Amino acid sequence: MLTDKVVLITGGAQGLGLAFSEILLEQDAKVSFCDINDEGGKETLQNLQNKYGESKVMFQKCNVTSQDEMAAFFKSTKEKFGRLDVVINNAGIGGETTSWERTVDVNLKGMISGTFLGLEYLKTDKGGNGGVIINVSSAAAGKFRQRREGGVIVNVSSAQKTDKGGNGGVIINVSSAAGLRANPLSPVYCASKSGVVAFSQSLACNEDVINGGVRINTICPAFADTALVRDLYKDNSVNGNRVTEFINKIGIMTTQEVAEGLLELVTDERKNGAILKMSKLYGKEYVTMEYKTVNNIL
Ligand SMILES: NC(=O)C1=CN([C@@H]2O[C@H](COP(=O)(O)OP(=O)(O)OC[C@H]3O[C@@H](n4cnc5c(N)ncnc54)[C@H](O)[C@@H]3O)[C@@H](O)[C@H]2O)C=CC1
Ligand SMILES: CCCCC/C=C\C=C\C(=O)C/C=C\C/C=C\CCCC(=O)O
Repeated sequence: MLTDKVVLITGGAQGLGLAFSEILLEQDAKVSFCDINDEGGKETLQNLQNKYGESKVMFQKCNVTSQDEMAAFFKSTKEKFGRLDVVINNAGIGGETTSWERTVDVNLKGMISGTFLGLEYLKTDKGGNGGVIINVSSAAAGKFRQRREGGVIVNVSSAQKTDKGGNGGVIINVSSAAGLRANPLSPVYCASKSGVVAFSQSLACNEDVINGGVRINTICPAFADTALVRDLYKDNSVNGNRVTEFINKIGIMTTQEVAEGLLELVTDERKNGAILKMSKLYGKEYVTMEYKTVNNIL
């Protein structure tokens, strides 16, 4: 269970973001989500509050491409719930031909902005609200645990208190199976999603991030049943009907299936720098990207 944990999700009004909220609320977490779609976000907020309780969920309109709006969203989440433990950078768009610059802005720059803010709010060395205890017996295993150098107890004096800083936690960046393999049908989308993997992998092996108690994982779903994919069926202008053929071959997952993969990345504290690929055709697999760290020569 994730009782008392606070999760922040971008692009949560519908689709995968909504499924992520639901699975985490089922685990008793509190969820703060944003979306550029104010009306859709408010409607979703109402539905989630009716189902899980008014005090469990908050929504704020926010465009992930605006650093000011993102900063305000993180700030009000911390103000409302008092802490932050999990950040899910989910907002994303297609827009292969018509608006490729926006695709890069939302999918890549929005995710980078959310990750940097996440680090400010999660890392244990950024102040915090009165002290942080990292309990090594329940901390991450494997490489992540070793890098914690046997555990840390930090008592933050009142002079150091800030609205940022945290107890460690996890950031999940939503990439795509399209970020792992070249795809002639969607070069811009592939580039933006490949960037999500490279960025997340690079930060996940950064000493400062590891010592700050933050894990960073990437989820790479193939097609899931959301508006993003349904719109592809409608829009055969993108490479004719080859996209439709491709989707039919790969198959379409439910959003619940993808959310189950996400929950694993959130809760399994051994996972840092993990890349979880999921598709209807091939199932769930942890993959490595031939994007090796230079840590051995640093
Ligand atoms: N549906 C699929 O098959 C797959 C989706 N993904 C990724 O999953 C993420 C979620 O996509 P879906 O749920 O499928 O799409 P969706 O279109 O159903 O939902 C995306 C949500 O993000 C919001 N959004 C878009 N631009 C935004 C912005 N600038 N600021 C804030 N919110 C914004 C939208 O209003 C919408 O509510 C995206 O990053 C997408 O690339 C990855 C692999 C497969
Ligand atoms: C193909 C055009 C994509 C344009 C953006 C719209 C929807 C995005 C959906 C996804 O992110 C999923 C995209 C592609 C899946 C790519 C490869 C599947 C390969 C399956 C596998 O290797 O297991």
